[in-house]
Amino acid sequence: MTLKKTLTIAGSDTSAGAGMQADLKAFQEHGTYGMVALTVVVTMDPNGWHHQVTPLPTDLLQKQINTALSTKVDAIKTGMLSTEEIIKIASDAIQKSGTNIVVIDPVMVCKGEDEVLNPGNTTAMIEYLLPHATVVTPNLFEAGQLAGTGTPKTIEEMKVAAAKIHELGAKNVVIKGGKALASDKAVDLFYNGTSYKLLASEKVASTHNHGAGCTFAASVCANLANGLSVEESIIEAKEFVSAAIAHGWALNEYVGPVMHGAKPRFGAPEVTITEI
Ligand SMILES: Nc1ncnc2c1ncn2[C@@H]1O[C@H](COP(=O)(O)OP(=O)(O)O)[C@@H](O)[C@H]1O
Ligand SMILES: Cc1ncc(COP(=O)(O)O)c(C=O)c1O
Ligand SMILES: [Mg+2]
Repeated sequence: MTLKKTLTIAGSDTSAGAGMQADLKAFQEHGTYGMVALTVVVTMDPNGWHHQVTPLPTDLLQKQINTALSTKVDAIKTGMLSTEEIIKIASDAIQKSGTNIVVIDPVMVCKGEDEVLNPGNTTAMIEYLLPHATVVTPNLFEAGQLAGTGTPKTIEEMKVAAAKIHELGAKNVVIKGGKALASDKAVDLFYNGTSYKLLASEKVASTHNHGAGCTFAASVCANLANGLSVEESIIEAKEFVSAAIAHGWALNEYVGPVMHGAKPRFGAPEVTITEI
């Protein structure tokens, strides 16, 4: 039996809820063969959990990409790309890969950390990544940065930002309202250039959602690789991450990762889709 090969170009979250660890866990749960080209290593200060981001030498990243691409990957996801140079390397990899299944998770901040990774990266993401995106999955902050609108606070503002990001070349845009949007439900906005749809699930009253964004985007990537449509892929990913958040847990006093494999074990909360 052959498996679909899904490559993540992403960072290592040593606490293992987010980053390439989340991607590999989500790929595995979706039955794809997860592969990694590592960009940075994120470590945490044991006292206070402040994050430190250490990039790998770019020639080492390039060697990993060469190795992975030589196997002819079926789909690519990107995660934390901490410098403009790394963003360009990821863009080249996408173009050389020959795949048109590309999920861009435009990671700009770690949850709980205020510091934006590198403000210049936004311009590089717009130029080098968005034109190749089958699906881009910004959270509210990232959507506001990419669209140049500032962080959306309402569904109407999310629609404006999604339209701008689509104009920049991303074929499909999912803006994750998540916990940050003031609404009863956890609401994400999906725009494919034609229609706007809201995906809503129960908002879990928990801070144990570390890695939710990575898990969502990796699930979309695996679903697309497995042949689902864009809309089917996004709906299933929303179910998958909702279950993972509902079963999030405390790794220690500082961080609560999602339970990546919750959906097949415990089932998923209902996701409703409404065209607006
Ligand atoms: N408390 C929550 N309850 C239910 N779903 C959530 C919650 N927080 C986030 N989500 C969902 O998890 C996914 C990831 O969103 P989010 O956590 O905002 O991304 P990121 O981790 O990139 O900031 C989205 O589908 C979002 O709606
Ligand atoms: C390596 C890495 N990638 C991505 C993220 C973003 O994680 P999330 O899925 O919570 O947005 C983090 C956050 O800590 C990280 O350490
Ligand atoms: Mg994120």
